Amino acid sequence: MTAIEVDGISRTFELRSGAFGRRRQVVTAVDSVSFQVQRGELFGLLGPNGAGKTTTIKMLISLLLPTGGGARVLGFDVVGQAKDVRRNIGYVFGGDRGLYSRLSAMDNLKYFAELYAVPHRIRDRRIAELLAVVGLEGREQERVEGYSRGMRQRLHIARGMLHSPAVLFLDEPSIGIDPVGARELRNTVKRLVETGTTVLLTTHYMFEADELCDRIAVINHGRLVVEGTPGQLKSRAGSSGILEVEVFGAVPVGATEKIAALPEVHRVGVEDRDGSQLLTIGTAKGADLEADVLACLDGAPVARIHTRPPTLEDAYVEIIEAS
Ligand SMILES: Nc1ncnc2c1ncn2[C@@H]1O[C@H](COP(=O)(O)OP(=O)(O)OP(=O)(O)O)[C@@H](O)[C@H]1O
Repeated sequence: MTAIEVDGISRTFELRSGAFGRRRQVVTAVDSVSFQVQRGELFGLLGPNGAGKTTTIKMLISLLLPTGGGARVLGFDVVGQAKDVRRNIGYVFGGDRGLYSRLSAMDNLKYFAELYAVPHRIRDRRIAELLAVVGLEGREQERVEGYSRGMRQRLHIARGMLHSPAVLFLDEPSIGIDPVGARELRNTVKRLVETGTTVLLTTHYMFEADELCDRIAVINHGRLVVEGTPGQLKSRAGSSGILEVEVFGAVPVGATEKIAALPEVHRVGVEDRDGSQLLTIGTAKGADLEADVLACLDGAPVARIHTRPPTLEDAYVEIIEAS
């Protein structure tokens, strides 16, 4: 059964500038985007800054009106049945604003349960269940001001789930959270999906998307570029292998261009490391380019060179660069 059905949804913003706001500019934030999320699925929406992810989510949770197309969440129209949509969904935006830091986690949850009209007879059980799901049981009496960012974000998720929504929207939940906290957060998201919640997630962390998502849509400049499972995205990207070369100091001038011009090379990325540069070379299937690449480097000291299969991040970079 379909949980989220997005049908050519669009959103433009009108910007006014100049004297008396006479100069008008129309920005298309989301441009005819369509996708479907099935019940129980964990669906990832990926894209660079400004791609239109948050605008899409805001329309799906009926915080923002579409200027074209439409969408249904759990069968409810996001415009015509906005109240029903809001009653049946939860959402959590990244960052840790919105909790009462002088109160304990328990008092925060009780307060929000009141606000969301969670019936009293089930409130305490629901809070206990959620504290277990987000891994904060035993810490609920502590004031939120002493919580780490990751703990606050998990508390936000518990808040967003108080009214037992069938669909949860998570917009960059792991932003600014350290690796251990981010792992805890991923476990929380996994547990939510295990309990049957449909999750739509945006993230800039590709390994997170790879680990969590059943399916992914990539959007760029407001348009949906590609959709599929993480495995499909990896195999759909042009490169079948990644040749990584770490060069001590800096890559010689002109070498990157020479490598990019080699047959069977799809793309070359250069990343600054501490005291070295890492070349990430996307290659065609079965290509053996080590000798050619070393020749292009013209004797520059190489710390390591090896071939590995493409990650979701490699595929994502190729997809975005090509779109
Ligand atoms: N209220 C607004 N008024 C004008 N332009 C807006 C408004 N909200 C968003 N935009 C523009 O719409 C585009 C999409 O923004 P959006 O926030 O949806 O991107 P995003 O993919 O969520 O980016 P990020 O990863 O940085 O959060 C951007 O160009 C943004 O400047």
